[in-house]
Amino acid sequence: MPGIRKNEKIRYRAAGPFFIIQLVKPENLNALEGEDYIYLGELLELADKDPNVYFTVLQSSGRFFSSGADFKGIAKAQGDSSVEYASETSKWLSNFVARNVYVTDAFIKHSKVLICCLNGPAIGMSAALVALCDIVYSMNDKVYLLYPFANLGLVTEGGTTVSLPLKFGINTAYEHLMFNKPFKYDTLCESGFISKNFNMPSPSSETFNTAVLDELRSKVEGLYLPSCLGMKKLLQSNHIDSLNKINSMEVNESLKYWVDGEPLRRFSQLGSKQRKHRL
Ligand SMILES: CCC/C=C/C(=O)SCCNC(=O)CCNC(=O)[C@H](O)C(C)(C)COP(=O)([O-])OP(=O)([O-])OC[C@H]1O[C@@H](n2cnc3c(N)ncnc32)[C@H](O)[C@@H]1OP(=O)([O-])[O-]
Repeated sequence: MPGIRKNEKIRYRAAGPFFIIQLVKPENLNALEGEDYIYLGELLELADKDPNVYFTVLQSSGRFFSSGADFKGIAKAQGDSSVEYASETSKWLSNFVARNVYVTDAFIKHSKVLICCLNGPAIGMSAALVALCDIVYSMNDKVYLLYPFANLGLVTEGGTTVSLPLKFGINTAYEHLMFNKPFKYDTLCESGFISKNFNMPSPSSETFNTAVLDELRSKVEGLYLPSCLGMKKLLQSNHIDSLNKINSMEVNESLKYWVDGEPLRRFSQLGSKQRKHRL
């Protein structure tokens, strides 16, 4: 398999029919900058093209799966004087729209079965990508998903306008989105979002990742794997059109907010701990 450039926050490897992507920056709870989300999209393309890969497995490390967009990265994009933009619209098309639409599209159209090993909470854009996975396993009942768009002056992104009503029901999606309320373990289980809880104590994400992979290896034994990809294509066809449509609508709606500046003000308050999410 020909590789691509390295990224210090994200590792990847192929192991038999599995393409494993791991977030490895637990110090900042695996927050990701724009370039990191682009890298995730590129890795998905790599897995897509590899004929030996049938399952793309997302893993993380430490106590969080990912705390979403890195507020330091957002401040950097705002303060970067090395690039001259013609307008605020031009700046946010480049720093927000293009990146978000690319990584979301990579997840929406991914042809391999997407499996997420949820070792801890996921927030924002990263939680949106988790909601685009086909199968989710949790490490324990401490996991939650938070989409804090209303607290950050944003709107739904990463396909969540479609994926959350689909997976939790429209009214539950409304309640959690409007009032910035986390989807806790009970809701994730009741809705069938989580397929299995591995019930492991919190500091053992490596053990959890290994246990999921061992179980997957035994589950796929004897299967005709092209059937899995054929079924993925058919199941995906149920919602791919509405996800494609919403990907474009979401970023265009959000662009206005970035140009107006409210997300920047709120991200900066988050970075200086003047703003907190209610959990
Ligand atoms: C793409 C554009 C659109 C965006 C969409 C989104 O994703 S919207 C969603 C955007 N995301 C959010 O709104 C989540 C923002 N984060 C939080 O609300 C809280 O950190 C928490 C509730 C996740 C955990 O609280 P806790 O008390 O358990 O832990 P703690 O707070 O002490 O954090 C430990 C260390 O990690 C660091 N770090 C954490 N997150 C980020 C980050 N995103 N960035 C950078 N760094 C981050 C934190 O600074 C600290 O480092 P320090 O100071 O030790 O050097």
